[in-house]
Amino acid sequence: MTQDIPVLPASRPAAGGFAPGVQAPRWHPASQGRQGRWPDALRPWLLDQGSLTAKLMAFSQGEFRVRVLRQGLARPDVSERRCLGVGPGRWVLVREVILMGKGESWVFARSLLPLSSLKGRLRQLRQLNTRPLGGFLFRQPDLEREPMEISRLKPGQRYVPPSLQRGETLWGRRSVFRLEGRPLLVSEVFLPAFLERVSL
Ligand SMILES: C=C(O[C@@H]1C=C(C(=O)O)C=C[C@H]1O)C(=O)O
Repeated sequence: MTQDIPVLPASRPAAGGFAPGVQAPRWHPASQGRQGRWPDALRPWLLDQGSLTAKLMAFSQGEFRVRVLRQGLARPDVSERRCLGVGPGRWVLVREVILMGKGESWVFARSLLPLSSLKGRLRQLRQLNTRPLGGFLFRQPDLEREPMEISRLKPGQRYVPPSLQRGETLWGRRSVFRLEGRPLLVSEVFLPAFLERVSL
């Protein structure tokens, strides 16, 4: 069932579990009243319930692409496991990409799909490659989305590959999607180049 999916090296902190000493982000429900701390320009992006891919395609005037960093089997961190309802030690498909707009790195996205979710019409998610996940999800009429959670990632927080950071606070969001009751967790962190664009 999974022999065609590579195993991600556990030494990479963002691949499944985190390297020793690396703290996972803390996520809070968007409704928890911390909105006053969010950057004004990001607020509509953090809360939007539609496809981020579609919004970024429009915002980039079509200069959009998905750069796949890695996709393979790994173990989620504790918080991710709880979102997905998978037990300790279980492997999931982890997909980490950068959503590129106008040639810049705009969003780091990390999606986790339990192997039990990769059945039926979701089986094709095993080989998405550079096709955006949202392009498939938001075509499904029975797509469900749970409430958004928000995280403020302090400088140096290694959830986002260090090469994508510039030493500033980043903001991320995540939510669980469900199709046929099967969950997948999508986390998205807005990167410095995007923060500059929306703050113009
Ligand atoms: C869920 C969506 O898909 C986007 C595309 C992703 C991908 O291709 O891996 C991951 C997260 C999202 O930013 C969306 O467009 O909202």
